[in-house]
Amino acid sequence: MIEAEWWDYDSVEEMADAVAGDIGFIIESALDARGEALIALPGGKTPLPVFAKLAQAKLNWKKVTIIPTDERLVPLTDEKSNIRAIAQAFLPSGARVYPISSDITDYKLAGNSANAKLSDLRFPLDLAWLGVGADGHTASIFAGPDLDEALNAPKGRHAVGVMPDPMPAEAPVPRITLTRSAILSARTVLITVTGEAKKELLERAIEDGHSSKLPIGRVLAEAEQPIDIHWAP
Ligand SMILES: O=C1O[C@H](COP(=O)(O)O)[C@@H](O)[C@H](O)[C@H]1O
Repeated sequence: MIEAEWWDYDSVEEMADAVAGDIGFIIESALDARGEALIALPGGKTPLPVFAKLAQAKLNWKKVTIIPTDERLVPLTDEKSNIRAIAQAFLPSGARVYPISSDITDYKLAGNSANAKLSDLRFPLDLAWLGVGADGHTASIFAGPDLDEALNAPKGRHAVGVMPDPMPAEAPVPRITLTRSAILSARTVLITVTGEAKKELLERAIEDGHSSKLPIGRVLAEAEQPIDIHWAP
């Protein structure tokens, strides 16, 4: 079983303060060591309070490149777009916000295009920050016909296109996602989740490891580094 350290908080606000502090430290350490930082941030609603706190941190944001862990294939102006929320939070700080989607409607080709865009960046990521969906997906690694490719893409393949099956209710659209190898090659992998149901789901997924039916379980089963999991009710 992987080494997971759980950090429990009394409120989302408390979690946001702590996680923003940790990520600020990760960015600062990357800037000290390499003069730049490359971080991947999740979409959805859970990270928004952390974004708000983190964006206030006094960092050399101009040297920080931010990509989404995954993107919903919608126009950048659509509320469902993950990079839209990232851009709203971090462009005012001066960070380099780097969209991975394009106008391509074929999701497989959109995945290829994202992979090509990401090849211009210097991997590994300094941080892969993951969220977890109520259905057990992480980033946009979903159950469905593309699960195997997202999990087992060769090292060096950063992104693939994904058609979730079943479609998630909150954003029922095809996606592009970082692959398991791109996520797990990150120098730090951190997870934020809220609510009892996701806590139980994640505990079970970690326990089941390689035999987990959930994408998050299958991703974490291959992690070689310890993972910090931040949880609030
Ligand atoms: O669709 C997505 O959902 C997950 C989880 O979002 P949350 O709001 O339930 O935390 C998210 O991590 C992923 O990036 C996003 O595209």
